[in-house]
Amino acid sequence: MFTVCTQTTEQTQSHRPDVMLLGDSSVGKTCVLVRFKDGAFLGGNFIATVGIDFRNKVVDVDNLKVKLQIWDTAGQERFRSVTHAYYRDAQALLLLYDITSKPSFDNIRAWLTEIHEYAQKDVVIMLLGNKSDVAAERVVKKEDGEKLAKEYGVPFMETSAKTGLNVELAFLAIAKELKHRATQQPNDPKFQIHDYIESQKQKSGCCSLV
Ligand SMILES: Nc1nc2c(ncn2[C@@H]2O[C@H](COP(=O)(O)OP(=O)(O)OP(=O)(O)O)[C@@H](O)[C@H]2O)c(=O)[nH]1
Repeated sequence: MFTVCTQTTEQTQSHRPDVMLLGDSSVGKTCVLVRFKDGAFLGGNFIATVGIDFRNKVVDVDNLKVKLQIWDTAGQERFRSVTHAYYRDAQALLLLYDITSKPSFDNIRAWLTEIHEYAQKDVVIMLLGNKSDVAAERVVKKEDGEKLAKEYGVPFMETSAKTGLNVELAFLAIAKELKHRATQQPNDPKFQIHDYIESQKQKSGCCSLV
């Protein structure tokens, strides 16, 4: 469960994921999580996730330590009924496609339909176009990702688990949103996740982030 804390252990497992990673098999969900958690890239042979796995990471949000529990789901169809069971408890969903795979992008609409069916109404959703380092094999234009995200009103970034591009920003934006929700007073203004992401992009230079 999302906690504002000072602990750094990852031994406890609650039954409520803060963040779930979703998307077709092999879009890079496990690699994005490992990049965020350990700062490394899992290259080599692809080993598909079986069912669900989870990792905790403590992040610094506005000088507070918050523990994110992040659940990595199997993209393969045969595990779908297992993952559905956890949707409703997730506070945020990172939905990934692979910029070198048109089917993985075309399936995003189906994923969003499932999300609307099974997840909480106020769940935070972010769309990520992963593997942006493989420019030569790109088949999904960045503009198409942006357009789809805009249609559904969700933030969007292109990421690379290989180079680390935007991986930290994606999780930090989610952590900020969740921390804001957890600590918000009735009259506090809503955290604007889109504005936060845009401001961070500008800080790092317009063209390197998306
Ligand atoms: N070049 C490149 N390769 C990546 C990137 N992310 C993942 N990969 C590769 O893509 C393959 C699949 O990555 P995974 O992270 O296992 O994919 P997944 O979405 O977790 O797959 P499932 O567990 O089946 O759902 C692996 O061979 C990775 O090395 C990336 O950003 N860039």
